[in-house]
Amino acid sequence: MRRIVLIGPPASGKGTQCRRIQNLLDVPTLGTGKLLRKEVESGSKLGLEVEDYLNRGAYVPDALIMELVKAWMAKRSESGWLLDGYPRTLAQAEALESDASFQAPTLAIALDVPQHELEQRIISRRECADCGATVSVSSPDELNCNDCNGELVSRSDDDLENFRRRYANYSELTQPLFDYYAAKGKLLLVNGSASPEDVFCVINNHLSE
Ligand SMILES: Nc1ncnc2c1ncn2[C@@H]1O[C@H](COP(=O)(O)OP(=O)(O)O)[C@@H](O)[C@H]1O
Repeated sequence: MRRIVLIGPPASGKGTQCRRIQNLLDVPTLGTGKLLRKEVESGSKLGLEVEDYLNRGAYVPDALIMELVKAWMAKRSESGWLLDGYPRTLAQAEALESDASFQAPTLAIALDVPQHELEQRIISRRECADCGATVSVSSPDELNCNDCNGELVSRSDDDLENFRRRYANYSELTQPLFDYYAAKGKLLLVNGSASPEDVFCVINNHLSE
């Protein structure tokens, strides 16, 4: 059974690769960032609680996100899964590995992209309001999704200043997970600067072995 975590800096292409892996393996998938943004949009109690963290580009507290993932995982114990953007701290990774209410991942896919390239992506990144696809626009006048013609919108947390705070958190708190999973022999380190097709090709080859 496959239990995969996908880690990487903001705008490294986690969401895009996540959709492709999901199509390939047909496993339940949880994107923690997406889940949190949905809660904020719906104005739920949880949404109100996390809104400020997301707007500041800060990680939400471990205890809070761990409870959400635990509840999600409890319903999917038999099927394997794919996590996009979780774990993001050593405490989250360690709990996933050894706390009985979680399940240990079998593989950690890490996308590696230099900061200057990520900043360029942030400037041109849009999300389709209808199908949820992430697209890169070549000019700010590009308003509709190529796939479904839905409206392209900027994510509220996608401005450069917010990105830089998220990136600083990422460097300090998430990047150490590369070594953590390497030491466990679970790391697949992928050059995320390549095209989405080429990145997926590397992942696909590994998953097909
Ligand atoms: N595992 C997590 N731990 C803490 N905060 C999280 C976690 N996953 C998502 N978040 C919050 O959701 C925000 C958006 O996450 P995400 O959509 O994955 O985008 P990005 O990777 O570009 O930051 C993060 O900046 C953070 O505030």
